[in-house]
Amino acid sequence: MKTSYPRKDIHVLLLEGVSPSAVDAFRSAGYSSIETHAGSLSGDALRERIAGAHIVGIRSRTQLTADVLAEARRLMAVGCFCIGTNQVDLEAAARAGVPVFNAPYSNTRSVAELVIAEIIMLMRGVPARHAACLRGGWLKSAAGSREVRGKTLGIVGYGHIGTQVGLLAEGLGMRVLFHDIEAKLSLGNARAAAGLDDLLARADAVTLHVPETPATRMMFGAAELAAMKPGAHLVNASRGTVVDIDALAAALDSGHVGGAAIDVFPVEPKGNDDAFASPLTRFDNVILTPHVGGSTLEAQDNIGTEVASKLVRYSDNGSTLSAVNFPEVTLPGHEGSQRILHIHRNVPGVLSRVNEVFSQAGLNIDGQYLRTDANVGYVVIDVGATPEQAVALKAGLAAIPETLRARVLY
Ligand SMILES: NC(=O)C1=CN([C@@H]2O[C@H](COP(=O)(O)OP(=O)(O)OC[C@H]3O[C@@H](n4cnc5c(N)ncnc54)[C@H](O)[C@@H]3O)[C@@H](O)[C@H]2O)C=CC1
Ligand SMILES: O=C(O)C(=O)COP(=O)(O)O
Repeated sequence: MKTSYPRKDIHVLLLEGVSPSAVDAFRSAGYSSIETHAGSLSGDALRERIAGAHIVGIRSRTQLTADVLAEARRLMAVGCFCIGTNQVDLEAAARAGVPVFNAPYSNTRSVAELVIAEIIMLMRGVPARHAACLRGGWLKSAAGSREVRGKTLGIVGYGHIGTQVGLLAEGLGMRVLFHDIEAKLSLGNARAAAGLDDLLARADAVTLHVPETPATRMMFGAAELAAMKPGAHLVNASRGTVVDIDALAAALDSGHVGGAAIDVFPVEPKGNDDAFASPLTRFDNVILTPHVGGSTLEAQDNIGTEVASKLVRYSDNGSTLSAVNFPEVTLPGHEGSQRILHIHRNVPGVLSRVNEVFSQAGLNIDGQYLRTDANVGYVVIDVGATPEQAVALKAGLAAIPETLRARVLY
């Protein structure tokens, strides 16, 4: 009798052109049922594909809402092959017993390099000169063209990307100011601004590196743009919902904002075959990029391996280390024991019912690991049992009313 799904029957669904390195990582771990799609899916197509998937891998585009997750009855885990996890209803996933993993650092450097390049381009007035050349024009002039050396860069969101941008900017001789909602250690000679207004009043270029949260949604609107120094530049490679694009268009029209580089948009095309539209396409002094801050071969390759490895480790071993929505448990190997995972609603009394299932079976527990958070309890039990006994134990656990998922590891 098999103890659980053999790896070949665990169906992995990878969307949005997740790197081939992920497919390699799954295959070399023995997973062979892998379905890949170049673009994201939505609506019925997403519901239909996710219904048969045990593991789903997405990037920033695919929306895993509570409704979609409710259809994903077989789902064990989600991998976001990117940094942001705002596209997943993390609480709904946790309540369904599904841990979500991401790659918190693998594309940090790629975003930072793009942002630095854009700041130089904006301060040199390259976008407008480039646009003129494409039309047969020739704007050879120093007017409005500045070195970045000695200028002040304001970084909003001084996390992994913000700090990298700050260090690179200092290497170019820029002064760096930052604003964050958390107290942060300044790297290099960077200084914390007294607040967002202070940063906006002093920065020659402002770059946004906050996550999408209710507090950052539209955090950069007409008032913030007006508080920027006249002629200062804005860079947004965070999330499209952070900047009010119509207010930015108005500030570019008035000339108050000198130029902008925008990588992320409130509405982005689903894939490369869909059209892109934005109120910003009419400006020569903007750089528009199709959400490619993290899209380098190096980053995608690393992300593919990193997130696939986390998913394989969870599937093979039960470890939830670095899950973003789930109690974190790091586990040793379980050679010689059957390992059973039990994910439950975190209400008093569940653990004693779990233990009852084992004591009634009269089996010896070799190891037990438990972590809980406000909503979910995750208990892992290693037991000296035959595969048949393990399956019976799993059935006993599944009958506990608070159970969200129970699984015997392969
Ligand atoms: N354009 C692209 O391709 C990419 C975009 N991103 C976006 O960049 C974001 C930032 O990435 P990381 O630096 O790795 O995240 P992080 O979590 O390391 O840093 C975010 C920082 O923003 C701060 N923050 C949160 N709310 C804030 C607020 N209301 N005001 C000021 N500061 C606030 C946090 O305290 C934290 O220090 C990601 O969440 C993602 O949305 C990430 C990678 C690629
Ligand atoms: O890492 C992130 O959060 C990003 O925004 C990159 O998203 P992507 O993988 O390029 O869809």
